[in-house]
Parts: sequence; structure tokens; C-alpha cells
Amino acid sequence: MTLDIKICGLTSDDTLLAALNEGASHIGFIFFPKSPRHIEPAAAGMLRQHAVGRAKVVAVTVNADDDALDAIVKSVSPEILQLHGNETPERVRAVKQRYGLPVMKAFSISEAADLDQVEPFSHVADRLLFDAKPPKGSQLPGGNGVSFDWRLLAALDRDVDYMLSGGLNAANIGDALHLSNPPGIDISSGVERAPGIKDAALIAQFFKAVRSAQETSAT
Ligand SMILES: O=C(O)c1ccccc1N[C@@H]1O[C@H](COP(=O)(O)O)[C@@H](O)[C@H]1O
Repeated sequence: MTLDIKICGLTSDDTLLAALNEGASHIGFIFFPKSPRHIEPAAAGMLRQHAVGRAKVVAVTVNADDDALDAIVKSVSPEILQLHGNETPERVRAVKQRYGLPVMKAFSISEAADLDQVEPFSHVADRLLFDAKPPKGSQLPGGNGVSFDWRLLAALDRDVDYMLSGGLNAANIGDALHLSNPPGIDISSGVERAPGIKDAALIAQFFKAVRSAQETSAT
């Protein structure tokens, strides 16, 4: 099975192209003003042109209302909506119906019991995303560069479609893949040289580490 790789929080042409040239299957734009990766819908709409036919465009939002989502969908034409807040199953259903787009619902994980929140979403969300719980005091629900115990995901049914995220980087992606064998991975701060500033060399290093881990597991 091909591993989906999402590079999230892109804000510049050069790093977006670096992600695409390395083979990213998904690129993410963050629409959350408190984030150092926040991008205005019009700017994301320009950047997303590079991804046409190459990668799926994911719009990341946090408890966004219909007006905010309308503006994002209109300017960006995302292929997936990532809901990274406290959205309920009913809200996920309503968003899917309103936009006719697949939804990836994010969950904060720090212990096994956190996976219990997933069940009510299992027939509503198209894909799940497991991220670490934000550290105390963080204003961001994601993008904190914090990992959780990937072994917790071994308890999931084999057919659960998800992306693993939270604190991934070139140094730990081999262990993360080995321990959880996820269908997809999602990285943001691990390919940045400063908060919100992606780095093409770090993106290349990350993909190299992924390829190396995949080669090792195939032998
Ligand atoms: O990256 C952000 O700033 C962000 C803000 C609000 C919601 C989600 C955000 N990012 C998501 O966080 C994870 C991974 O982040 P990291 O690799 O630990 O930095 C990923 O799902 C992003 O989409």
C-alpha cells in the first residue's frame, strides 16, 4: 500500500514545490489566525495551482463556521477539509453535506482512552487524523511539534483509514512507521527552520528518511 504523505502549513511557492517534487500526496494550508502558518484564502488559492494533478489540497480549519468555510472553499477549492477543532459528528456531517467534500477529522491523543472518542465519527468522517494533545498553554490545537505514543494505534481496527501526525521529523519517522504502520503521515513543524517557516532542505531530508525506513522494512 502506498503511504500518503501530507506536508502541512505551506505558505511559499518554493517550499510547496519542494514538497511536490519530493512526492507529497497531500499539501495542507492552515486557516487559523493564531497559527504562525496561517494563510489567507486568496493567497492559498494562488499557491494551490502548483498542486493541480500532483497532490490533494487539504484546508485545515479549527471550529470554523459556515461563513469562514464558504470563503475558504470558494478561494482555495480544496479537495479535503481537515477539521482540527472540537467539531461534533453532527458538524462533520453538516460540513460534508454543505460542500460535498471529504472530511478528515483530527483527534488529540495522549492515552489509550482518547481513542474512544473516535467511534461516533467512524461512519461520518472520511478519514481520521491522530495528533498529540497540545502542551499546556499552547494556543494551537495542532502544529506543536509534540508526539504521542504511536504504539497506542496498534489497538485500532486494521481497516481504519487515518493519518498519523504530531511531532514527526526525519529523526523519528522510521520509528513512527515501524510502530504504527499508518496509511498516511502528516508533518508540519518538523520541516521548519523556525515556527511557520518551512525549509526545502528539511522537506527533502524528511522524504529521504521515509524512503530509507520503507526500504528497511521491505528487506
Ligand atoms: O500547524 C498548525 O499551526 C495548526 C494549527 C491549527 C490546527 C492544526 C495545525 N496543524 C496540524 O498539526 C499537525 C501536525 O503538526 P506538527 O507536525 O506536530 O507540527 C498536522 O495535522 C497539521 O495539520
